[in-house]
Amino acid sequence: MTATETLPAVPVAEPIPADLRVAVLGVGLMGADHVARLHRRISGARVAVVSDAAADRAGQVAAEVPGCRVVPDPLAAIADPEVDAVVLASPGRFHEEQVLACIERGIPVLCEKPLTMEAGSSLGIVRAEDAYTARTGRRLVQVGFMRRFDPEYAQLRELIASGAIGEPLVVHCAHRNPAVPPGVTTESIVQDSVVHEVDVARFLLGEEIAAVTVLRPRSTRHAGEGLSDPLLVLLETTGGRMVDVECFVSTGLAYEVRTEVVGEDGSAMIGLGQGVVRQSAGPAGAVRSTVIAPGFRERFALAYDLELRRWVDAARRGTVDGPGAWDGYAAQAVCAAGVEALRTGRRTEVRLESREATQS
Ligand SMILES: NC(=O)C1=CN([C@@H]2O[C@H](COP(=O)(O)OP(=O)(O)OC[C@H]3O[C@@H](n4cnc5c(N)ncnc54)[C@H](O)[C@@H]3O)[C@@H](O)[C@H]2O)C=CC1
Ligand SMILES: O=C1[C@@H](O)[C@H](O)[C@@H](O)[C@H](O)[C@H]1O
Repeated sequence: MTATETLPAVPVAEPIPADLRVAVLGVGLMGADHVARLHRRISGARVAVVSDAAADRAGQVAAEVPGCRVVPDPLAAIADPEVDAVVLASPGRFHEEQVLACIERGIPVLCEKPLTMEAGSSLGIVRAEDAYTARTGRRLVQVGFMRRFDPEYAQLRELIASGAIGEPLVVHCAHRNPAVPPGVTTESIVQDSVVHEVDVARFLLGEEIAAVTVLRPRSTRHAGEGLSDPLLVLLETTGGRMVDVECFVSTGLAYEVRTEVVGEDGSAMIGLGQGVVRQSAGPAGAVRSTVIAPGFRERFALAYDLELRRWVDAARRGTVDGPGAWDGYAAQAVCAAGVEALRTGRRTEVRLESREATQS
């Protein structure tokens, strides 16, 4: 089993649609951004349908896109014969049913993280897609781990692969949000925020996560009632490497996402607004200041663009070119262990099916 699966290119069975007709389900913060991206910046696709539980919201977003229809029922939108592909930006608890409906219809789906809310239901999606692939040779599911498309993360991964910093041993991550919406719980910090570092660790190191420990430092006075914020999360990989994550979601400041990889022969860091910064001796006492983004929409704007562009191009070729259902499942399995570790205060092993076993 590999942490980053290489998906086979599959032959195109049907003619490539001139413009991929996309339905966007859930047009809140992320979905409305995805509609705007597809409409203004991505060629080869058009937003044909939007669907949202809030009818007025769907109407407002559709009004911005000529020819876009509102289909109130999300499952009817997936079944619509004039829809070739789906972007899911509905709340996570609806993803399972909606992704399965896309697989059932045999149309590509880009599902925002998390793939589903539990590891078991994510594994169900892996199996449903595998069964579809066995019949058709095609993959359908991509998960919205957009950091893989961020140029800094891509360069950091290439740097590690080049051997320039030697074997990676330890990764230090900081993930800080200025604020989070009401309703966020300590568990959802693991499931909604730390899940990105889980995917980054798998992406950069090419190994699965074997165990998780979660510590609760003293909480900020800005944290909501009952919220443990920040959290310190330790991920141990199957190859004995360790990844520490400081996740702090109510800093009151700005959006800071940093990742530093420490290797046997050097270290490299991203997230400073300066590309990949390799450790080197500089003038003593030199202080450089950088501007940090206000939120994830600004910090990862290019990553979201590239994610959608690659998804559209791949969908038109009848394939997937990004993190797939297995990556979504593996991340959920780690988050499930993280939530258990949070509850018990103990190091918790990740229960992950073997990839080969799921395919047999
Ligand atoms: N990749 C990233 O950096 C980010 C990803 N996300 C993910 O995107 C998804 C959406 O998050 P936000 O846009 O922040 O939430 P949001 O609450 O702003 O928007 C969700 C929308 O879905 C609608 N909705 C509710 N039930 C629905 C259903 N059954 N079918 C279709 N739509 C339904 C709501 O009315 C709302 O307009 C989540 O899975 C979240 O985890 C969110 C923020 C950043
Ligand atoms: O996915 C995201 C949000 O759901 C989450 O709440 C934030 O912490 C992340 O930074 C953002 O990328």
